[in-house]
Amino acid sequence: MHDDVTHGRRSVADHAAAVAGLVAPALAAARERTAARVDVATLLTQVGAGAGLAPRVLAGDAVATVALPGFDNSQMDGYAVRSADLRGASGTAPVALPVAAPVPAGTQPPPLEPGTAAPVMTGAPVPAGADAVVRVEDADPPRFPAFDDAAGDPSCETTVRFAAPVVPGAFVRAVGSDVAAGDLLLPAGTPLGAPQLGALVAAGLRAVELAPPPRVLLVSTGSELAPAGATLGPAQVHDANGAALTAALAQAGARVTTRVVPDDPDALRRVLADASDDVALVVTTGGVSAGAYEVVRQTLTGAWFGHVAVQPGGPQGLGTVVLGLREVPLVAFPGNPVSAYVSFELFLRPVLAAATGAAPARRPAGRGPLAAPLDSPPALHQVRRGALDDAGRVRMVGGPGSHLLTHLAAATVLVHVPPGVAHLAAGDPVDYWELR
Ligand SMILES: Nc1nc2c(c(=O)[nH]1)N[C@H]1C(S)=C(S)[C@@H](COP(=O)(O)OP(=O)(O)OC[C@H]3O[C@@H](n4cnc5c(N)ncnc54)[C@H](O)[C@@H]3O)O[C@H]1N2
Ligand code: MOO
Repeated sequence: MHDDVTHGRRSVADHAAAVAGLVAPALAAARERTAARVDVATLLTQVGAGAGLAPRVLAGDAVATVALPGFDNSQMDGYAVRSADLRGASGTAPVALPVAAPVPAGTQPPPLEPGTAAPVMTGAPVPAGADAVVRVEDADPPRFPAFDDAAGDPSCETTVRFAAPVVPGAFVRAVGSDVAAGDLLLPAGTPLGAPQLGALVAAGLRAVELAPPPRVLLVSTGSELAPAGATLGPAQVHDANGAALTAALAQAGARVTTRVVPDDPDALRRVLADASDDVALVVTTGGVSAGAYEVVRQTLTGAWFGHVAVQPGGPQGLGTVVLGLREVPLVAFPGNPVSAYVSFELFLRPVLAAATGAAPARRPAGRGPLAAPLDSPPALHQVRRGALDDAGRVRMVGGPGSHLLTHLAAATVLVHVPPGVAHLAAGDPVDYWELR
């Protein structure tokens, strides 16, 4: 779309579509392969014990075992009546009916005798024969009589008056009006959150089909890399990408296995050969640009490597590797830490979150005026790190350099400056994604 300005580089949208086209089917297949029946009560115990509700989607349709509601019940504290009995009721000619035994929630009432009104509590069954409920405050007297024994018999012979007719069905929650027994409750692919767990339990399901989070093999490449916490030797750097992307992938619903390999194709081949056979996706960082030791590029001879019209995150790779008997997608991000993280946000997070049900499915987007002018390379979609000030203006946090990890850590938004834009003035509107 911006080919005229991006000098033939792949657009962000095209690369995102290419990644999704390869990764989404692989994640869907992994879900099918690994789905298992999970006991709902066990799941609830784990969630309550603080395990959280890891992002998960239902791997199979959940079908209601019981209807919701399971029986006609009252929406209000009131009188269950036969609407026909109140047909002629008016303020000048109220209808007086004897009060029958009350119906507390959790009890099964006898049928309603014609010409009587039964006090019925919210959620209690509407007696057979009754077809409407009149709220207690709309009756005369506007309160229930005292009930003097456990059986709930009114303490004395008592009547209640109604000064208006009632439409059939008023304040009656009909059996199956939410879902009927045997009907689809939640389709496969529904993210499992709190309301869904409530619905599963309400509809009587004892077990559901769930897939474990997909396993991602995250490989940081670079002979300069040292593990977290290690004392650095000369020219070494800590593996920041392994840390940031482990967390980012996990938040997006993946289980992550991390590996660090030096700039040696044999070392990368060994890591791939040793990979667990449940890996659904490989993500690499580094080793994709124009240097003399580009380990990912040298190892994946059949993959696509090229430039996307974005900064940071320009050099990208995409292909497949054979792990065991399966062909698994491999998404190669550049090594600079901000480039790797921004690449994840642009290209992988959306498809991963859609597959796992992680929230938010998309980063919340906003638009606000710039606090200060900025320049941008017009051939590229620039993604800057920013924050909103108290007036809702978007200010930059640090410069565009893709090594400025501390500024990324301080940012709360990613600011998008589209291709074709070389300069924006203070006050010009920009789009942003909220990171937290
Ligand atoms: N001649 C050219 N050089 C470069 C180009 C180019 O087009 N022509 N592109 C530049 C851009 S843009 C990027 S981004 C990088 C991408 O390079 P690689 O993906 O090959 O990454 P490396 O060279 O391995 O590393 C780049 C940089 O990031 C540091 N790094 C790598 N991995 C980690 C990690 N896990 N944790 C922390 N830091 C890491 C690494 O030490 C380097 O400083 O290429 C430019 N060059
Ligand atoms: O794309 Mo690089 O990511 O600009 O530093």
